[in-house]
Formats: sequence, structure tokens, C-alpha cells
Amino acid sequence: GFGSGDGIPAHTYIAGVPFLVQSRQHFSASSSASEAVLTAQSDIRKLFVANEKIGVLLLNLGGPETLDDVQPFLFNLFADPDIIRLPRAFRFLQKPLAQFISVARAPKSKEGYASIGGGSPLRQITDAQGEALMEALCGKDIPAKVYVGMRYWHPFTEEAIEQIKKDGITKLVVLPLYPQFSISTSGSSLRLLESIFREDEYLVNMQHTVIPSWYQREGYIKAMTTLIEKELLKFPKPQKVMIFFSAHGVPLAYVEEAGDPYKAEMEECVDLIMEELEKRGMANPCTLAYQSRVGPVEWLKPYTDETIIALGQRGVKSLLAVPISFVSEHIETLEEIDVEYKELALQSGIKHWGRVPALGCEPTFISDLADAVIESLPYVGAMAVSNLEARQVTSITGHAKCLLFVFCM
Ligand SMILES: C=CC1=C(C)c2cc3[nH]c(cc4nc(cc5[nH]c(cc1n2)c(C)c5CCC(=O)O)C(CCC(=O)O)=C4C)c(C)c3C=C
Ligand SMILES: [Fe+2]
Ligand SMILES: [Fe+2]
Repeated sequence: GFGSGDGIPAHTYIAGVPFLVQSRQHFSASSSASEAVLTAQSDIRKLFVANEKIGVLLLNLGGPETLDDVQPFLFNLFADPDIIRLPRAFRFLQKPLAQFISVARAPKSKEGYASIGGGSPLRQITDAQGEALMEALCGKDIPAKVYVGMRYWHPFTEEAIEQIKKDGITKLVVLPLYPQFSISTSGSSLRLLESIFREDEYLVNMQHTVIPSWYQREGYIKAMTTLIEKELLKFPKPQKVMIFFSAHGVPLAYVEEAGDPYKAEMEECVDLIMEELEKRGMANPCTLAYQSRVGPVEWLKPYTDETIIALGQRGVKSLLAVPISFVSEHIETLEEIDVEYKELALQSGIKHWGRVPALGCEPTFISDLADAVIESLPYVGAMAVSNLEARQVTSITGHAKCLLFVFCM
């Protein structure tokens, strides 16, 4: 089953980053202005531009675009052994079970998607984020192509990979669009990617890095805080508002048996946002709860619905819901939070309700993602050299060493 070694050791995926950090420190410590070095440096830059094609692969969940897509989408989801964990001996039941559950759940799911316009907005939003990221990278002098690979619906990860190969990408940064890592989300996508890479000669030889999670990035934390701040100011008494972080749940066993870092990353993320809010002079109380459980097993607690009721009973009058586990609007923000939880809150005695929008294409957020990509570019030795231009120079030998270092990587 899941506990038996299928868990992804998330952090071993960051191959290359230590190199990057090392080379940057090296370069800024040494400095030079010799003509020879400058020539060599611009040669390297030319070489870099001529020979490298940088790609960014955004990984996301995917969602049904029409109501007819709902059942096959659910089938793909439940057929994923990272979503429904069966003991190894029962793996042969995965597909029949997925068929059964997807057909059984489809009517309820369809109702939800029908109420938000007949399909998921995820593809459109993710495409727009990809476009924005490409522009942001371009603005930071890193021309790159951005690809979208969905786990359970179009454009599938396999399609993105085909395009990456066709385009002859030589350096790839893999960026899951989930701020916090979970076995069931980023983990599942990365495991799929790993199996595709392993069987493909081109991909095995392509330099690539993975950003397993990025909830702790300053740019992301600041962008979230700004969104919260804006919504707080819409309340009659902003300082009295309970900030209610609602994250998508996972079954408890993922965290307690399989070692999913999801809960820990979520809690740290909330702490970081609250610290940033405090820095900006706000001292609101906050709560973290988990929403959207499905199936018969126990999920991460406290549950969002129970927590809303309890807060109402405690006399909380103003609640600001903050979706925290995902960066696009989707069925769970537009339907579950905006309709179901809002209604529950008003019934539970909450008088003032607000909801923070998902980050979407918010410019400071996209710019931070671009920085994350640049910081993770695999083997950026040549890039670091191209940065030397603006720097003051004292020693040639230092640079010679740097260049050697670059070529040895
Ligand atoms: C961080 C985000 C998410 C986690 C963790 C996650 C785990 C998880 N989800 C299911 C079951 C379903 N998820 C469904 C939709 C869905 N899930 C996420 C995100 C996370 N899931 C998103 C953003 C979406 C919506 C996509 C969209 O179309 O807008 C669905 C289908 C919808 C429904 O019927 O409710 C199911 C089912 C499990 C079992 C799980 C952890 C094991
Ligand atoms: Fe989900
Ligand atoms: Fe869900």
C-alpha cells in the first residue's frame, strides 16, 4: 500500500539547486573586468542562448470542461493509486473500483459543475497563468516556453511532454501549481512524470529540476497577505474579523502513515501569512480547517463545516474565508465555499461573511513564480557568468576558476 515506500521523498527532487546557489555565491565573491574574461563571458552567453531552450512545465489537477467530461474525469481521478490507495494485492481492482465510484459520484459532481457554469474554469485559469509567467520570465531576460500538464484532464501531462520534446527543450523546470506538497497532488503528478521520464531517452538526458513546494516564498506570502488585507477592509470592523483558512483536506492516513508533509506545510504557511499580517499592523485571530472530504475514511481535522458551526456558537460575528491550498478559482471555492459554507455560516450566527479570491494571475504572485523558476534553472552556470557584466572586477584568476567551474558542471 501507500505506506510501503511509495511516498515521494520530496526534497531529493531539487537536484541542481545547490549548484546554482554555490555558483552564484562564487561569482559575486569574485569580480573582474579583464577583456579576455568579458569576451569569454559573452561567448558563453551566446552559446547559452544558441544552444539552450528553456521550458517550464506547470503541473495541475485539471477539471472537466463540460458536464459530459465529469464522469470520465472522475474515473481518471479515482484510478490514480495516489488518490485511492489499495493494498498491493488489490491493485487489480483499481480500475473497476474507479469505474464504479466515478459513475456513483458523477450526478452529485455534475450538479456542482452545473452550478458554476457547466464546467471547471481550471484549464482557462492555468493557461492564463502560464501566459503571464512566460511574460514575467521574458521581462526578467529569461526567454522560456511554458507548458501546462494536467493530471486528470486535458491538456494531459503526456501531451505537454510530447510538445516539450517536439520543441527540443534542453532545460526544464517543473513547477506544480500547488503551494504546499501533498502525495495526492504534486506527488501524484511528479510520480507520473518520473515514470514518463524513466522510459524516454530524450527526457532522461534533459536537464531538469523540480520545485516540490513553494508556500514559504516571500513573494507568495506577501501576495496572499495583500489579498487578505484588501478583503478585511471591506468589513465594518476589520480588526474583529476571524480569518478562516480553509484548505483542501486529505485522508488522515496520508499524513500519519504515508508521511505526507501536507499538514505541516499548511500550518507553516498559515503562520507565515499571519506573521506578515502582524508586520503590517493587523492582529486578527485565525483558524485553519480542512474542507472537501470524500469517502468513508477519516480526513484531516478540524473539518471546515464543523469549525464554522463552532465559531458561530462561540459568538464570532465576522468571518473571512481564505482558500489556501490552491491558486485558482475552482469548484471548491466557487461552489463549496461561496455557496455551501457561506450559507452554513449565516445559519450559524455569522453576520458578516467575506472570501478572499484565489491568486490567479495576480502580478506580484506571477513575478514571484518567475523568480522561483529562475532560481531553480538547472545548471545555470552560463547564466551566472552572463550576470558578471555589471560587476566590478579585481582578479582574473578568480574568474578563470569560475569559468572552469561552469564548464565542469
Ligand atoms: C491541494 C489541493 C487538493 C488536494 C490535497 C486534493 C486531494 C484529494 N481530492 C480528492 C477528490 C476529489 N477532488 C476533486 C476536485 C478537486 N480537487 C482539488 C484539489 C485538491 N484535491 C481541486 C482544485 C479540485 C477541483 C477541480 C475543478 O474542477 O475545479 C474531486 C471532483 C469534484 C467533486 O466531485 O467533488 C474529487 C472527487 C481526494 C480523494 C483527495 C485526496 C486523497
Ligand atoms: Fe481534490
Ligand atoms: Fe473535492
